[in-house]
Amino acid sequence: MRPSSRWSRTSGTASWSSTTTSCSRPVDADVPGTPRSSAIACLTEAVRLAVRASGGELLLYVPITLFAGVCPVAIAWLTKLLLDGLVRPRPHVPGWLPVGLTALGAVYALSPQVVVYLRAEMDRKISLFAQDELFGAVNAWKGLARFEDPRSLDGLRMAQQAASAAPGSVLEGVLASARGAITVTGFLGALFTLSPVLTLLVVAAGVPVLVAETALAKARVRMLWRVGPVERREIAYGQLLTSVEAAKEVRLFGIGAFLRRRMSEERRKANRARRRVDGRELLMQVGLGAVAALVSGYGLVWSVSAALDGRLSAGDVTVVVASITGLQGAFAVLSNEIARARQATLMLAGYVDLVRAAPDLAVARPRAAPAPPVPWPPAPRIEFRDVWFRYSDEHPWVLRGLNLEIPPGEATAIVGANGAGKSTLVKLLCRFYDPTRGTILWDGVELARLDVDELRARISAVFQDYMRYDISALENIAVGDLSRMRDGRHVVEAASRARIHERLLSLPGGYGTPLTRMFPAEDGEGEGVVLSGGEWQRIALARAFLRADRDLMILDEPSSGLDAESEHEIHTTLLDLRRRSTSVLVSHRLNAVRDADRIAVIKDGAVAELGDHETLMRKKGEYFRMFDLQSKGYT
Ligand SMILES: Nc1ncnc2c1ncn2[C@@H]1O[C@H](COP(=O)(O)OP(=O)(O)OP(=O)(O)O)[C@@H](O)[C@H]1O
Repeated sequence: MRPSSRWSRTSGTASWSSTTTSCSRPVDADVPGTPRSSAIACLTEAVRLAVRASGGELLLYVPITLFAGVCPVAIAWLTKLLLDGLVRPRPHVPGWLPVGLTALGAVYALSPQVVVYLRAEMDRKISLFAQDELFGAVNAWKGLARFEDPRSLDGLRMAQQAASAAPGSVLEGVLASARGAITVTGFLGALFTLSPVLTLLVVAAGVPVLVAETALAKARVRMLWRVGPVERREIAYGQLLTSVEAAKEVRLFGIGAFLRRRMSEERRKANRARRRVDGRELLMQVGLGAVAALVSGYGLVWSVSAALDGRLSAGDVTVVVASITGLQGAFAVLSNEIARARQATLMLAGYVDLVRAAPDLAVARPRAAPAPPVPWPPAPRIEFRDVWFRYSDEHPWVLRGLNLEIPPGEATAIVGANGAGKSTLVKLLCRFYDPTRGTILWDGVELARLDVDELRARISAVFQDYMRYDISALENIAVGDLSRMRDGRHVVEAASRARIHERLLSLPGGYGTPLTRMFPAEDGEGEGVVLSGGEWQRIALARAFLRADRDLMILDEPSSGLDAESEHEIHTTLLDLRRRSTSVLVSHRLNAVRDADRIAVIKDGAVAELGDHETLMRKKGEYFRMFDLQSKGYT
C-alpha cells in the first residue's frame, strides 16, 4: 500500500521497542525486542510517576532518607567526642553531647520504620497509577499484531512486573545510594584524619563491590529477559491445568501428568538460569566478604597498637573501628542500592518503551498544513482494491490481490474452504490490521484515513471466536453498547431478537445472574450459572443486535452452534436486520447465505466467484460444488 502524496505515515511494528524515541543500546543485544529506553529516560519516568501518584509521601520520604544517611557518621563523631571528654585528665562532657547523641539515636532508630511505611504507601500508589497507565497504553493498541507477537508479549509481561515495583525501586535505589554516599563520605573524612593509608585500603576494598554488584544487576535483568518466554510457557501450562475450559479434555485424554511434566520442565529451566546468577552473586559475596574481614582485622590491630604507642586516643580507636565497620556496611549498602536501582531502571525500560510506543497502526498525517477533518461518509460502500495481506513477513500470503465491492444496504456473503481467508477479510474490514498492499475504501475514503474508533463505532459484529465474559447476563449483552447498560429495554429487546430472553428471565437472579462459576456470589447477586454453547452464541448475537443501528453488520459464523429450529428463527431475524443495513455474512452453511444479495467465493487469496445464489448455481463452479455436497449431506 503506497501512501498518497498528501499523507505521510508513522507505522508501529508488532513489537514496540523499536518505535520509541529515547533509544539507547538494548538491555540484551542477543535477545531481540529487549527494551531500549535509556537510564535517564527511566529515571525521569520514575520521578514523574512518583510525583504524580504519591507527591505528598515523596516530600517526606526524600528528607528522612537523606537524614538517615548523615546519622551514623554524626553518632560516631559525637561518641568520639564523648569518650575523649571522659578519658581526659580532668573529664568534662558538655551537657548537649549525651542529649544530642540520644536524640540522634532515637531519630536513627525510628527512621527505618517511617521510611518503610512511606515506601509501602508510595509503592501502592505508584503501582496503581503505573498499572493504570500501562493498561491504558495497551488499550490504545488499535490492531491485533502486538497481541500475537511473542516478543511483544514478553515485553508486556516484563512491563507489568516493572509497573508494580520498579518505579519505587528506582527511586529508593537512587535515594538510598545518595544516603549511602553521604555515609561513606562522612566516614571516609573521619577515617582520613586518623589514617590516610587505612582510608585508601578501605576504599580499594569497597570499589570492586560496587563494580561487581552493578555488573550483576545487568546480568540479572538479562536473565529475566531470557527466561521470560520460559516462564510464560510455564504459566500457560499452569492455566491449562486449572482452567475449566481445558478440564474436560485434560481429564478425558488423561494429559494432566503430561502438562504437569511440561510445566515443571519450564520451571526447572527458569530455575537453572536464576541459580546461575545467584551462584555468581554468592561467589562474589564470599570473595568480597573475605577481603572486608581482612581489612577490618588490619584496622583493628593497627589502631590498638597505635593507641598503645600513644599515637591515638581511646576515642580515636572507636572512630577507626566505627569508620571501618560503618564504611564497609555503607559500601555494601551503597553497592546494593546502586545495583538495585540499576536493575529497576533496566526493568523500567520495558515499561517506558511500552507507554511511549508509537501507534501500532499506520496513522495518516498531513505533511504540511493540517488537512480539514475527513467528513464521515454516510452509508458505506466498501471496496477491497487489490488487497494483499499476510500476518507478518514470516507468514505466507493469505490474500493475494483480492478485489471485492460490498454495496450499501446489501447483504454480501463470504464463503470458502477452511483457511481461505474469510475471517482475515473481516478483521481487515474492522482495521485490526492494515493490508500489506492495496487499499480498502469506505465510500471512496481509505480506511487508514478514517478515525479507527469512529470506524468501529459504525460496525456491529459477531465474531467466530466471540467472548464469554465472566460477568452478569445483562452486562454480557450490554458490552455491545455500554451506553445502553442502564436502559434495560434495549438489552431485553436485543435478547428477545436473539431468542434468549426467556432463558435469562428464568435464571436465579434473572438478567443480573453472573454467567460464570469463577467467583463466589456477591451481596444481592444470584449464584452464577453455566450456559450451553448455543445459549452463549445467542448472547453474542444479542450483543450484536444491541448495535443493530450501526452502518455495517458483520456476522462471522453467527449460527454455527444453534439447533435447526433456533437457526431458522434467528435466520429470519438476521434477514430482517440485514435488509436495514449493509451486512457481511461469513458462513459454511450455504443454506444460510443463499438469500444474500451477492455471494463471494474466496479461493487462493482472491474472489474466485461472485454473484447471487442462482447465478453461482448456474455457473456450476466452486459454489455449485460446495452447495451440491452440502445438500447431499456430505459436509
Ligand atoms: N493471527 C494470525 N496469525 C497468523 N496467521 C493467521 C492468523 N489468523 C489466521 N491466520 C492464517 O491465515 C489463514 C486464513 O485464516 P482465516 O481465519 O482468515 O480463514 P477462514 O477462511 O476464516 O477459515 P475458517 O473457515 O476455518 O474459519 C490461515 O491459514 C490461518 O492459519
